[in-house]
Amino acid sequence: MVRFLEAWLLTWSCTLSTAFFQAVTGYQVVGFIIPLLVLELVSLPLWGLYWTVLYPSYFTPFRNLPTPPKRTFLTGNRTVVLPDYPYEDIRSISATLPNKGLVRFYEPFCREVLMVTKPNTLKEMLTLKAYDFGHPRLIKLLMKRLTGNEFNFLTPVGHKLFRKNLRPAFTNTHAAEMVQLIEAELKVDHDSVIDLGDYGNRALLDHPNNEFRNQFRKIALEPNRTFKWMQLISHYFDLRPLLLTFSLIPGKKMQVKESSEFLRNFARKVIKQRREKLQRAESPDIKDITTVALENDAFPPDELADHAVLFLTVGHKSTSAAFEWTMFELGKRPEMQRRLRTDINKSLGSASLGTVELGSRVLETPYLIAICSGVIRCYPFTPLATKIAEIDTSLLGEHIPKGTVVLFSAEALNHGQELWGPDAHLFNPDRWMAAGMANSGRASSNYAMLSFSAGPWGCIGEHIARAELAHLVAAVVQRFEIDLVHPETVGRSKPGPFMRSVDGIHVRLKLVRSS
Ligand code: HEM
Repeated sequence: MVRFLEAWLLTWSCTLSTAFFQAVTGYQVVGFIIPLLVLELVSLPLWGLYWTVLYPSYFTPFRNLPTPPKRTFLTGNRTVVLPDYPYEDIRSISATLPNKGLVRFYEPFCREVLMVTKPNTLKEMLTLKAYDFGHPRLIKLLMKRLTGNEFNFLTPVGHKLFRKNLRPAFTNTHAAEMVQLIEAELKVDHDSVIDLGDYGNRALLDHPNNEFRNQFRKIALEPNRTFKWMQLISHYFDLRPLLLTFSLIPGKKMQVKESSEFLRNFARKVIKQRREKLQRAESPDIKDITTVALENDAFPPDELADHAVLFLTVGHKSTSAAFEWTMFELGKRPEMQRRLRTDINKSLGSASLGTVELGSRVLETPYLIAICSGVIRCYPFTPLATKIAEIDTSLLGEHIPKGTVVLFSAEALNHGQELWGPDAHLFNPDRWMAAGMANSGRASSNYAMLSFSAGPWGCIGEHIARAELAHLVAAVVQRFEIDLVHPETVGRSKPGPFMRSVDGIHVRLKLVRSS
């Protein structure tokens, strides 16, 4: 389909330029312009007919899979042509189309994709055949640019090693600093409105080196509209020559390269210092991911520097977004805030998170952990994941040729009534409070909550993300009453690759307990 469109456009441009040359100069260049024009005018409708009617009905290898009934050439089975997926379209396909775990549907211009909708197929794709499915080419390219490494560079053995090493690498230093930041602001003006995204970012990325923060900001920008359209177009055309041309133009693209190089060099220096300290048998000031990985001799220092940049880029915005959504849910419910504050005080006693490290006691505060789990379920940072079949493979006994696009939607699965019951749409932390339900939240499958994905390529930072979130939330709720500004609109999430609030989440914080 793509090749045809490319060849068709090429023929058109050749014909038009030749005709233009002939009209301007009067020279008779070729005699076959008219037949070519006729051929082009006839071939596109035929091509459209083939891809919109004949292929989906008779020629696709997936013709036995359920597909939504209504589609148009322009929008496919979506309701609009947008570079971002409207979540509602995906949710309605998942919920209303009878299927056994695999459906097919059509994106704009009749691009065929498959979507996995049930735990049995998810298990097959994400766990049993995890290495048959990889990341899209554009994501690989982007991650390579940011980190100097392939996105899925970690081996299964490496993943397990990382998981083992990440959890003890956690400290609560950032949460303490965040509380200090907010208090400093409140001292200036008690009525000030606080942008929680900004505080989450500052707390999670706090580093004494300002240049580090500045350079990080340049690469951690959310994808803009141009990027999103490029992503959509990249499904139909090979954009690599265009990207290469852009990368030669000085400006934004070079900035990204320079910033990621700066971060890698920075990481190398930090790793070198930590390594020297460890060799001198001095105990490190902070037990962070890098130190713990070095202590375990898990990775060569240069590889570790690439990993460090990867952690920063993928881990920071996601945790900061989860923190914002938690403040949004709590901000709407003063009663829930009070119950949580009582639970936190019971766990921590008179000690304050802002001054004392209380890692394990925070993680043993049941209502706090339940609230964090509720938020992670209701607001998956990446609502829709795209995988590409790296080899010829199969799902549910259906042949999946190499290159097939297979999606799964954490947003749809996390809210699926089949897995979560009739109140699946509600934010209800008490799901995790019932006896024996602290991990599952009463869901009927291990593949019901996919905010961190699952299987060998699932989020390696899940434990640290949950711990960071719990500390940030505990630090704020222990000290402040949260009052939402514009509660009526603030909960709207914007369609896009990441689940963020359209307007950002702004609050007023009232001090209920000083440090
Ligand atoms: C609430 C916070 C977070 C969420 C919702 C989240 C979610 C995800 C998801 C959905 C993936 C994709 C897995 C796939 O492609 O199948 C992922 C990958 C990853 N995450 Fe997270 N993440 C979070 C925080 C973190 C943190 C704090 C770190 C690091 C300390 C981290 C490190 C990573 C890494 C390294 C990968 C790539 C794994 C691989 O493909 O090898 N994440 N995350």
